[in-house]
Amino acid sequence: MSTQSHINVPAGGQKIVAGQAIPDQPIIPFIEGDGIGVDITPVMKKVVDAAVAKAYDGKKQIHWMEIYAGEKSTKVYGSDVWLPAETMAALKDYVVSIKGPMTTPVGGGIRSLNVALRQELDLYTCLRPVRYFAGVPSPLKRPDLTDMVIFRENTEDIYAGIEWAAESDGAKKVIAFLQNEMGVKKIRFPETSGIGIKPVSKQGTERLVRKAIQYAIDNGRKSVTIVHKGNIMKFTEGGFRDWAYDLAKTEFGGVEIDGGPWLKLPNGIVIKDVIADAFLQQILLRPAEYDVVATLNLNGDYISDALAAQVGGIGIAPGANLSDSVAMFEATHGTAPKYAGQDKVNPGSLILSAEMMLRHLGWTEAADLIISSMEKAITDKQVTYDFARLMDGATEVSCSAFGDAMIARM
Ligand SMILES: NC(=O)C1=CN([C@@H]2O[C@H](COP(=O)(O)OP(=O)(O)OC[C@H]3O[C@@H](n4cnc5c(N)ncnc54)[C@H](OP(=O)(O)O)[C@@H]3O)[C@@H](O)[C@H]2O)C=CC1
Ligand SMILES: O=C(O)CCC(=O)C(=O)O
Ligand SMILES: [Mg+2]
Repeated sequence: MSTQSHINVPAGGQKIVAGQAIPDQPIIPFIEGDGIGVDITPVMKKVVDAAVAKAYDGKKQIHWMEIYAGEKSTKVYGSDVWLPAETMAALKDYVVSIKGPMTTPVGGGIRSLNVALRQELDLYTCLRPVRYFAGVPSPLKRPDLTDMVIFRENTEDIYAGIEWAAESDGAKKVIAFLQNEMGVKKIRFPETSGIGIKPVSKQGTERLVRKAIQYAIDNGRKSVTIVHKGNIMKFTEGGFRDWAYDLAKTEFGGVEIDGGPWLKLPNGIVIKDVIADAFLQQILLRPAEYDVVATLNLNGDYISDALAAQVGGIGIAPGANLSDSVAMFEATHGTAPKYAGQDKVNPGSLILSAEMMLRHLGWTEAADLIISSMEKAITDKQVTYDFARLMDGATEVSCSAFGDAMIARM
């Protein structure tokens, strides 16, 4: 394994330091990503550079610093190095970063690097706003009614990766413990069961829900919906619901509406809850009734792709992973391997993730330029394949040409 450094720190850039003003020449680490990462990441950088140059007349500039994870890391550092220590150190040290998607094999193979990054950096909030851009094709009659912000707990739940393969020594031991010491009689086929553990804590719930409610207050939103499956998983998902309501009462002054469990905060924001399966039909039938959403890790994963579909798909669904100090922005979608290297897919998701990053830096003028130029490119029907196949009279453009179409409209 190579211990040599492969990170080139850009000369002329300055490190962002948590709690201090953002420098005009910040260094932003980026991970290119596997699969379509090679297509979308350069386009994202080009669009961001153009927006920043235009907004600040050359006075501000991002100094991009490539760091490695995933398949590219194994090429640079050696075949067994998926997440180099210096990548982890840079993500912490440089505070704000952006990444492309990374492959996770199904069944065996390495565990998710994406999940590992979130857990190791304690990026406990996965923030995924879902809004409609005029002109985007959607399966809904009124896609504009979908305007939600998902707060997905990002470090716990079944994603903790505590599991044992069927028939392994570990599974046998855990099953024997459950049967012999805990009196569990409900494992239907103990000889051939894989076993997974789902930790959900009060602390983990509270810090996520606190962020969601504070976001609703700061952004003048109408409600926060706690989405859970607490009728079945009483002490994990049910715990999440109960701890969320308790926090809304004790920290935010929530009072029960008509005997509860729904609450109203002093500023009128409603705190409510919905069971996850019912929520998935409600968001299609009555999307206007939902606003900020606070949920557990697995529910949040499903909900973010489902909601993205309502407003045009994961090709334009952005996201951020946040701790109390570190912010790592990333697209909602994965590596879409069948399109890798074809300059074909929609770079919108990563570009809008970068737009969130610019807003996080306080560079709102550049962020606004990204939104307005994307809106113009879409209304001019200059779109990638995913939209073009559903739109009448659209011009299908490549991934890079979509970026250029945005830049031309800044
Ligand atoms: N954060 C991350 O890094 C994530 C990584 N992954 C990983 O990605 C790999 C592939 O996962 P998979 O389930 O196929 O999901 P993907 O999100 O990679 O792709 C599923 C489908 O979504 C559409 N799509 C995805 N990205 C775009 C885009 N930029 N523009 C337009 N359409 C897009 C395509 O639809 P169509 O076929 O209709 O054109 C694609 O076939 C897995 O290893 C998975 O673990 C998955 C999610 C997140
Ligand atoms: O880590 C992965 O491969 C998948 C992650 C994912 O689906 C997500 O973050 O939405
Ligand atoms: Mg997902």
